Amino acid sequence: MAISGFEGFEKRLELQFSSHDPDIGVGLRNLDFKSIEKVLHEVQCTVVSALGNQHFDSYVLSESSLFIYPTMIIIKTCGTTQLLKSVQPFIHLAETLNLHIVALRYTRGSFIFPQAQPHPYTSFSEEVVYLEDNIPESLCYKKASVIPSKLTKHSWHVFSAGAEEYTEDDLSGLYTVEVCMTDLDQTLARKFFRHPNDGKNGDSAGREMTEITSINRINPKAKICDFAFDPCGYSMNGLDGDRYSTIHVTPEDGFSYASFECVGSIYNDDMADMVKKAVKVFGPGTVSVATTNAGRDMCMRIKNAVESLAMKCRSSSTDEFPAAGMVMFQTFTTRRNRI
Ligand SMILES: C[S@+](CC[C@H](N)C(=O)[O-])C[C@H]1O[C@@H](n2cnc3c(N)ncnc32)[C@H](O)[C@@H]1O
Repeated sequence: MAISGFEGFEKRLELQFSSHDPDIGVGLRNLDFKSIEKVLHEVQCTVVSALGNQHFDSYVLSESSLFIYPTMIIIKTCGTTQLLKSVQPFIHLAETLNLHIVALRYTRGSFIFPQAQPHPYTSFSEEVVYLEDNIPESLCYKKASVIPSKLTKHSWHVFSAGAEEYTEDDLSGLYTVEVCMTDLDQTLARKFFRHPNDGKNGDSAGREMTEITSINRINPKAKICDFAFDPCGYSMNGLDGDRYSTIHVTPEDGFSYASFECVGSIYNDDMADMVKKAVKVFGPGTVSVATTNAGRDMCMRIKNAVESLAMKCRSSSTDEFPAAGMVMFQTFTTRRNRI
């Protein structure tokens, strides 16, 4: 049997819902925890920590994160989890609250260990078939695309489907940034290993990692829910008003990986600075940045911010999705010689 390590690259799903009733209140946040746990069981992960605020609930999972807003669910999971098994259950649970699905977006990078993935994650076309079989016909504005890069091992997979076409006028002003980093600096990665017999649990060791790595300075306004795995690995969710951020770290040498994801607002221009601070925490050899609806100006600012860390932009590609708008995929590698 081939020996492989932990698959850090996450699969990410965003589900948007709508109601005929204008007074939805807390909407999906009314879902009871037992029902959520049942869906997560299908996906093959569990909740290890949770934190909510007046806008949304966040869960750190044994494999990444879940965010529940009144009309939106974002779930990302890594390893060999069965993320897409959550599509049908979430759609049905939402229907019990009179919320119907209006848009879905599935994204992922290129797996480090593709041969270790179960069906349908063995090929993007299989994932697309699975998704098309499990979403209602009303989501008719569909597109699947693999956005390439000059780094042959890195491409960005996107499937988007919506009941309506995306128009710039729909802009809520929010956009998403998904950063994937590999080949982490070994000294920095070591900070995400637990110290044996230190008397700490996953929460207190996670809190310590958040502080010693300066993750808490990426967005000082964010309330952080963090967790350290044993013997290594780290996850956090940040809550800043209605905006979330999330970081996941697989620090093992040979397949090290970290991700930073954040929702940004066009009315708030601190994103490039946050991406820069997040990349600095890990000193990666390779970085990819996928932005959805950020606009070319913000993409350029992010590019300049990453390049200021002795990295060089190797490629930049865009694609348009009828229900999701513009996705830009940029890749970077370090300029420094690594020992
Ligand atoms: C869940 S975390 C972060 C996930 C994130 N997508 C990533 O890879 O960066 C994964 C790291 O935690 C470690 N880990 C330790 N115990 C784990 C567990 N019970 N479940 C998942 N990962 C665990 C893995 O070896 C890996 O280093």
